[in-house]
Amino acid sequence: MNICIIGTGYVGLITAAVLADIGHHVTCLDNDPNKINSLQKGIITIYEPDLEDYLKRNKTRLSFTLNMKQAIEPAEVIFITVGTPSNDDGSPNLTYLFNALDELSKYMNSYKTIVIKSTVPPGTNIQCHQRLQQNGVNQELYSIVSNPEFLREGSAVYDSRNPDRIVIGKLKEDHKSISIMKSVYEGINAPFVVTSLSGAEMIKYASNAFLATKISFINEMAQICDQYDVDVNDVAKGIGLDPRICPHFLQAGIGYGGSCFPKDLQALEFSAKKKNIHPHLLKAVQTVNHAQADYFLKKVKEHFPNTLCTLAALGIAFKPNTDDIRYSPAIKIMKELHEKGYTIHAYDPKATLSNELKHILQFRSPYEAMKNVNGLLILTDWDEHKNLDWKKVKQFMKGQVIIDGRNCLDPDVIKQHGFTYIGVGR
Ligand SMILES: NC(=O)c1ccc[n+]([C@@H]2O[C@H](COP(=O)([O-])OP(=O)(O)OC[C@H]3O[C@@H](n4cnc5c(N)ncnc54)[C@H](O)[C@@H]3O)[C@@H](O)[C@H]2O)c1
Ligand SMILES: O=c1ccn([C@@H]2O[C@H](COP(=O)(O)OP(=O)(O)O[C@H]3O[C@H](CO)[C@@H](O)[C@H](O)[C@H]3O)[C@@H](O)[C@H]2O)c(=O)[nH]1
Repeated sequence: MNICIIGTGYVGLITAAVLADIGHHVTCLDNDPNKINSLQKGIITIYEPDLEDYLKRNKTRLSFTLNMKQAIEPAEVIFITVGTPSNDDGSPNLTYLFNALDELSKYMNSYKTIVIKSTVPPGTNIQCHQRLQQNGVNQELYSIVSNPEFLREGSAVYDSRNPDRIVIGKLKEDHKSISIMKSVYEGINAPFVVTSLSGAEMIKYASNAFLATKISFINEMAQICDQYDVDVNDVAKGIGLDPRICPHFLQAGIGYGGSCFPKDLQALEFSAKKKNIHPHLLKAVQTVNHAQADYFLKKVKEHFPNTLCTLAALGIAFKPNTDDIRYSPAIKIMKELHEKGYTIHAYDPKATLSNELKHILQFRSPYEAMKNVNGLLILTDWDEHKNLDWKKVKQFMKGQVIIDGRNCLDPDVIKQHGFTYIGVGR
């Protein structure tokens, strides 16, 4: 099939790579000339495991363009994967989505399935339908499908190639889209969940809200564990073996970040309030999450009361295996410590501090970052940080306290090397 993807960011590029891999011809459109120029030259704009390999091996089926007409006219299916960031009031900014729809409306020369993959609040897909009609697009020329994305950064290609489910939202009277979407995803083995447009939108938000709830739950447990000398990792293991609870998403630490959970919980809360529902649980999940970074900072300040200390901070990205720093709790922590007067030596295998944080020193190896420091903070649980040569670390560091914000180190191993180990709820 000829597929067009509007918005060649994280989701757009991964979706394009996977759809090309299963045999489709995919044209990726973006309105950022730098991004398109790089991709046309074969320079990949994000770091994601396996992405380079997928793009290389499918390059004959992939193209990148800034030209809307060229991208839309031949397409049978159009995916919209533009950003939906938060507005100041917590509502999602739908401007990019509506602009994309307005632009594509000009080139609707044949029947096309328009698939909204961006995460949008309940009611938005219906608005998209109305918007196309207002733009004068003949109703016979398109169907709107909601097909939310569930990939995780850091394993995005794998997740997109091996999804747990494919959620399809459609209008009741739309009898064409299911078979078209089955052709789009032919070769991908996953159950289809078919629902209404708003049903699909709600599945996406409820999924992220539930996952974030698990994280805030275990973070709250961690604070209680700290007071009773209990290891929260044991608690996570002990409860996770119950299949009704399951072991995933029970890693306590410095709280969740990234471009999705913070914005999607805010957006869902906003959608609820718009209808006079007061979502106490959603609010509490976010409150616990904000407090978790502060809880970690309190530990740092207790162990390093002298703000003239130098601390190595390992991890800038919001999670391992990505260079994405959007809403990274690691950055929030470094920024706050820097503002208090601490000197921070940052390191991350892939992520870079943004220009506004250039006053924080970033090093090219973890050992360089920890040379003569008073303490070590683990802020992102990259494998590289878990597998450091602790003998070497001991030689490089001046101090001996390690504060593990991701509970990813083995406290016994760390203590055997002569360090003091501090975790979150351990
Ligand atoms: N990042 C994730 O892990 C993830 C996972 C699931 C769902 N989502 C959702 O997917 C959507 C996209 O997220 P992302 O992280 O890929 O965003 P992103 O910011 O990485 O990419 C969005 C891209 O859209 C482009 N764009 C904006 N307006 C455009 C227009 N009118 N025409 C052409 N291009 C345009 C931007 O230049 C940018 O390259 C969001 O709604 C997000 O919530 C993201
Ligand atoms: O037990 C855990 C699991 C995760 N995290 C943190 O939670 C955040 C989000 O992690 P993760 O969900 O793995 O990454 P995302 O790429 O943000 O993926 C989430 O957000 C995407 C965008 O909506 C969805 O598609 C995915 O299904 C959903 O997992 C990160 O800061 C993690 O460090 C924890 O603190 N403890």
